[in-house]
Formats: sequence, C-alpha cells, structure tokens
Amino acid sequence: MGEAKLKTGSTSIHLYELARPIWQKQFEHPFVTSLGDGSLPQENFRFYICQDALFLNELTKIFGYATTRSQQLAHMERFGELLLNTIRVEQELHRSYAQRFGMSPEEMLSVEMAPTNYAYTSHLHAVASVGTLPEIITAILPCAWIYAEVGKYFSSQGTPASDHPYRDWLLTYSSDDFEQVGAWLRQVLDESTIHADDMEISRLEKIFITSSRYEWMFWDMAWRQEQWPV
Ligand SMILES: Cc1ncc(CN)c(N)n1
Repeated sequence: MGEAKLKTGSTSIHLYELARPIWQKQFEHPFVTSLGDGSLPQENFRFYICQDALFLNELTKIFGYATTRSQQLAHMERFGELLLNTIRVEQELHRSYAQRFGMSPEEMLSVEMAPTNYAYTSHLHAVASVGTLPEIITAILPCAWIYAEVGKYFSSQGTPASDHPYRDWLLTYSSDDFEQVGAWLRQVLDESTIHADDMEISRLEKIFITSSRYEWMFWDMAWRQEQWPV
C-alpha cells in the first residue's frame, strides 16, 4: 500500500500500526459512542443485530475455510471451536436480543443483507476461497481484534449499569474469552509469517486495511440503517 512501512517487528503489530487511524475512527463513530453510553436508539440496534446475525453466518463459514488450510491439528481444533463459539455465543446473544424485540430467530435472519454487509462478507469469502492461512487470518483478525478493543474501551469506563440496554453486548465483547480469540489469531499469524517476503506482507496489508475499513463501515451502515438504493 502507498503508506506501507518496512515490516520490522511482528506482522500483527505492523498491520495494527498501519490500520491504527482507521481503528481510532471507530471509537469516535456515533453508533459506537451511543452504544457505549446506552443512548443508541433501539431501532438502530435492532438493525445492527439483524445484519450482524447474517454477518456471523458467513463468518462461521470462514472459520471452516481456515480449518481446511491448517496443517496443525491444534489449529484445526481451535478454528473448529471458533466456528462453534460464533454460533453458540455470538449468535445466541443476537437471538436473545431479537427475542426482546419480539422477533423470532427466523424473522431475524429473513431480513435482506444491506450493501455494506454484502460487500464485507464478499471480501471475506473472496480471501477465504483462494487465500493462504495467513491471508484468511488477516481478513478476520480486525473482526476479532476491533470488537475486543471496543469491549475493553467500554469496560475501562466501568461495568455497565444493570439497566443499560446493551449491557449483555458490552459484557460479551469485553470478556477475556473474546480477547483470547484475537490474541490466538495474532500468534498464529505472527508464527506463520516470520519468513514472509515483501510481496506476501503487501498482500496482507491490503487485506487487513480492507477488513478494517469494512468494520468502520459496518457501524456506519447500522447508524444510517443502510438500504439498497434501488
Ligand atoms: C461486523 C462484525 N465484526 C466483528 C464481529 C465480532 N465477531 C461481529 N460480531 N460483527
């Protein structure tokens, strides 16, 4: 990428430094700030939850791809766990919010994917269908890492009050378990790219920046309740 610096330390830190200005903007986005202080209108949160349920369906499949590119049994096992946890923990969180909003799981999943969500999940599928294991990890790393950063940021401001409307969401993403997912992905990426050449690193940079941009755009999509224009 134009702004790329020579990679000196670990790959994950290099990518993080590159994407930092994009990540910083997430903390300032009105969807994120109002999610944290509880003032986010329920309509926006409902839109987000429905779209995110569709996103998580696709993310689950990406973990399946990662399993097929793994050579180590321990990696296959962990990707398999991540696949199941995405369904059991994150999708369950969404189902419980949908229930509070009077929606069945089927209704939640019957909404149409918004343009940004479609573009983001298409990007993940494009990388996963032909990419190497480091490329797949790089594509999904912002997804795990940014949410853990957002969760940590809010938890540093104190435990959400018992009547905070988005308390369960905040507690899920500030949990140690969630933090561990990003940490493990970073470790595998760093180990598997120790000897990567400039071309490989440059490909990872593009993938990481693209996913980071889509993470910002996902909040923005939910803030605008984005629809297909025609
Ligand atoms: C769009 C998006 N990005 C990341 C996550 C956290 N797995 C999520 N639930 N949704």
